[in-house]
Amino acid sequence: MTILSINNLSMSYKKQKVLDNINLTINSPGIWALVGPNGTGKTTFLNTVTNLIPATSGKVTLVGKPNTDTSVFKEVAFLQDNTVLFDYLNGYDHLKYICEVQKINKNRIQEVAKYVGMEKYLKKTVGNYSLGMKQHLLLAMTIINKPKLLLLDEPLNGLDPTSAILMRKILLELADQGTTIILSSHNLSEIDRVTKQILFLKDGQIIEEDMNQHETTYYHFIVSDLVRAVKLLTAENYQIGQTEHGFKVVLGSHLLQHLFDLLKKEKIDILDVQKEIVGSEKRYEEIFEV
Ligand SMILES: Nc1ncnc2c1ncn2[C@@H]1O[C@H](COP(=O)(O)OP(=O)(O)OP(=O)(O)O)[C@@H](O)[C@H]1O
Repeated sequence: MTILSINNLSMSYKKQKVLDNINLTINSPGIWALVGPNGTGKTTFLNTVTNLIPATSGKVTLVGKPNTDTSVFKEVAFLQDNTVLFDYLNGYDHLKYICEVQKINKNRIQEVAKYVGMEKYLKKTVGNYSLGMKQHLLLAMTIINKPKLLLLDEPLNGLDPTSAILMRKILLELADQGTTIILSSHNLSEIDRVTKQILFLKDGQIIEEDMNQHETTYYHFIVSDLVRAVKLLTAENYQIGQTEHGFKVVLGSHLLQHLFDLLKKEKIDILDVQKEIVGSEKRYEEIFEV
């Protein structure tokens, strides 16, 4: 079944066209990141896809049904920003409300609270939650119905490293269990950790890219004799770039072992070596001409 199908989707606020004839089909579980500079229309895209804001034109189907059919929300969930929360209710009340509306067994409340790490403050009033605690609650609210399609608008906002690691684990687990996830985020290094599939939003259009094709691996070296090392490796056709304390190299067809052997033969000591994978950030710079 097609999980998400978008046909000729356009959306304008008065005269400002934000989404311009977008087409996109997703047929499988996995994670897609929605990326673009501030104000490019990521939130508008997610709101329009879920029909929270009606499109100017175009058609969207979610898990095989038109997005105008509100019963899709039994299988689709959308994490919006925390303005959807009620300050005077506690976390439990929010989750109970969803269980009642969607006829979900209330045993699921404790289960999901534990899963997202918010058991301790489940009964605390949301007005007293921190930004990160609100994100936990929003996540719990969106996954409580075990959705097939999960749309997340900036889920990493305000998360401390512990919560960001947990969020990453949860997203990867859900995708592994068959959920299709689209998340918008500005955190490109975190995106690189959860997916290679990126939807760049530019000029109202989606550019879908597989980062496997755009990744570059650099090795950063600090050596005992930088000048000689650079001369030696350049003569051997290595692509060398100077860094603050050493050099970086893209190995291409060369082998790391070959480089080690060359340096060893010339009695140049390797004091440090670190691997760096440059993925979506580089592609972002190219697409958005940073
Ligand atoms: N309710 C609205 N009425 C009029 N214009 C709007 C409205 N909401 C958003 N816009 C405009 O639409 C454009 C896209 O906004 P949107 O919030 O979708 O971008 P975004 O990519 O999610 O931004 P950010 O990364 O800053 O969250 C912006 O120019 C914004 O000013």
